[in-house]
Amino acid sequence: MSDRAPAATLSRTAAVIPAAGRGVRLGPGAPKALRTLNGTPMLVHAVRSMAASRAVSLVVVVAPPDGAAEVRSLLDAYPLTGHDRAELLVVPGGESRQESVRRGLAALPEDVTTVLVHDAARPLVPVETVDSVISAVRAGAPAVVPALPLADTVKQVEPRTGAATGEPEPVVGTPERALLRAVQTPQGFDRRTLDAAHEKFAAFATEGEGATDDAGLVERLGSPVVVVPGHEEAFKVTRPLDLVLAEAVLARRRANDGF
Ligand SMILES: Nc1ccn([C@@H]2O[C@H](COP(=O)(O)OP(=O)(O)OP(=O)(O)O)[C@@H](O)[C@H]2O)c(=O)n1
Ligand SMILES: C[C@](O)(CO)[C@H](O)COP(=O)(O)O
Repeated sequence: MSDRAPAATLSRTAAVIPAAGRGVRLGPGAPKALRTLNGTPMLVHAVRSMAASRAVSLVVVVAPPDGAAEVRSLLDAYPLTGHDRAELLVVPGGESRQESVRRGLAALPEDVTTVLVHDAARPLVPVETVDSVISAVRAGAPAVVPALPLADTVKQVEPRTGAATGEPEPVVGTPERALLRAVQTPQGFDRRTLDAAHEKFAAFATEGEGATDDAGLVERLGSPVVVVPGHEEAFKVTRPLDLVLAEAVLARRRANDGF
């Protein structure tokens, strides 16, 4: 048996949090990630939800392109405590979510082998969901997405554009609902796979809204993507009613915690 200390593990898990969006669908006000829930910015809730996992040792926040210094100051006012004391970096984002994630990935140190990408707009994801995504990646899946079955039936339509927007849209199909999943974040990846996908499809980032999720880029690469159970509380704050739901979830947590 060797009496030497084991070599340091060159393998870390980091979370990239794209937070550079404007929040147009939420309506007028501060950028979405800075809007408060129970008095605390949504972004702070999102950072805490990643750092709550003992596996996450680095969180990279992607701020609006001209807002990195402001976001850094804001986060410094809410220091991480206890076991969630992960290292925190803030970098400027881009014009699309895809470009923001790409910039976050570029800031990761070499020893990061597992990456989570988590929307600032999903501030309340429970740590159990975060950990189950990480476990699936560490078990060998190159890309893992948490997801839930759909409650609504989905129709494929011929969308109306231009002057015809608002007119009735013809339905062209009804996908079998049992085969569909609504995907959430954090999405978890083998770092090399995600880097390769973002590098290969970087051009999409400037076409329209870019890829709407990171796993979609990995699918295009031809690598497998698997789904693990998501969580109702990992919903995305997108429209004003979502703020009401988020406040209600936090109130229920406070009541359950007895304070
Ligand atoms: N250029 C962008 C656009 C979006 N995001 C982030 O991607 C996540 C998911 O995007 P979404 O919920 O669509 O946020 P917004 O783009 O802010 O919303 P909207 O489309 O209503 O403006 C959010 O955390 C958002 O901050 C980003 O980092 N950079
Ligand atoms: C990544 C995502 O949250 C998965 O559901 C979603 O695609 C983000 O979409 P958005 O329109 O950029 O919010």
